[in-house]
Amino acid sequence: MPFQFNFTIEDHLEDELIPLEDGALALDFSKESSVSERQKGKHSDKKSSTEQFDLLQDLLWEHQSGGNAAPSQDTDHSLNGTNSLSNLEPYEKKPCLRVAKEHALPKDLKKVLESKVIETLPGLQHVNISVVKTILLKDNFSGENIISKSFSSHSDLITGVYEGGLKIWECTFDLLAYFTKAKVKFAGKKVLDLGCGSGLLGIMAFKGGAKEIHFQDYNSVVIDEVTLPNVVANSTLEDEENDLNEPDVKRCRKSKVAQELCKCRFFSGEWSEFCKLVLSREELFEKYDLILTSETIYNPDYYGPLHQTFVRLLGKNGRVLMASKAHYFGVGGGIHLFQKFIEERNVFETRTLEIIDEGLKRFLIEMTFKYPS
Ligand SMILES: C[S@@+](CC[C@H](N)C(=O)[O-])C[C@H]1O[C@@H](n2cnc3c(N)ncnc32)[C@H](O)[C@@H]1O
Repeated sequence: MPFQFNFTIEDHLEDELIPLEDGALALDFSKESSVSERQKGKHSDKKSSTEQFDLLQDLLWEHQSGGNAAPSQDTDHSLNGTNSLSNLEPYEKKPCLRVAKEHALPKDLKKVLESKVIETLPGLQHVNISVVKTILLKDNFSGENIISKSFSSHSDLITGVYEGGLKIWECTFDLLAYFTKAKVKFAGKKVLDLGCGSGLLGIMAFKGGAKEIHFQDYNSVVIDEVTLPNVVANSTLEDEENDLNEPDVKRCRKSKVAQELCKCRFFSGEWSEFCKLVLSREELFEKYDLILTSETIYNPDYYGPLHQTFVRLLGKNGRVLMASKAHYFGVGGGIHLFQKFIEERNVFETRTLEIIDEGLKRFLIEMTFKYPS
């Protein structure tokens, strides 16, 4: 896989991680250093309020996972620590709350790709997608430095803190191949890449002429450092390839690129929070024709908010195209459990589009409203 990550780890945090039963990692709050030292460390730097907000959210979750319940901002979506979840049925467990926000597209698009190495993704037939090699330095994402821990600890996820968006997951490639094979039409559609990570599904829709594409990821650092640069790399690169020398023509082309990019909007945050944000804004309110989502059903605790997101944001004749492994060892979710959940709710019907039976068994499914009217 050509997608690479190089991290600088804060050494003093290195031995604070403890493994949880589900294979995820949490910070050990029995050690005295944790929150206060990290807060001190952060506050001594002159960080932006956004970064401090992200940090606060990380710390809130971390505090919870240590078994110390903290009051939530929203009682409907309270932060639930590992211990407090144990009395609930799997589907009633609620994920932690990470407030949603929109990420503006920077005015200077060149800056987005500054110090990024861009390469074309190999192995994709009929489609040419560029990705940035992500080099995340400590100073660049202090608000979510917990993410670097997952890589240093060889863990792909830290439940409720980092949900895996920095890496491109296998099923994304299955869904990309399906788009080509099935000639999925994006032109004129409003599309959501839910749990986008690298954003390749949304980028495919962007290239296919979708009228509007929204990208959502749990972690703001994923949106800033991976999704957004990938989207920009797949627009400005084309512009550069035209090698226009006339300054006026060049300016005109540039503004066309910027116009194209205005079709893309970027959001971070937990799913129910993302829904709240979208539904609270009139200009975002038009529902999606297509929701694309890959490897987002690994954790049964998230099925409630995920299902609600589909219910609330999918247009009545819209469809969800989902890619997933049959089973996620260690976390417990998988396609059969999710389909059972959907059946019990009786809102959507599902159709299997493809089963990929090599290595870990993988599925592509479609979801549409059972009663669209
Ligand atoms: C395993 S990653 C998959 C990333 C990408 N779709 C891929 O296939 O490469 C799962 C993604 O789902 C999103 N996600 C998982 N749980 C979430 C939650 N409770 N709220 C919001 N987003 C969540 C995260 O943004 C994360 O990037």
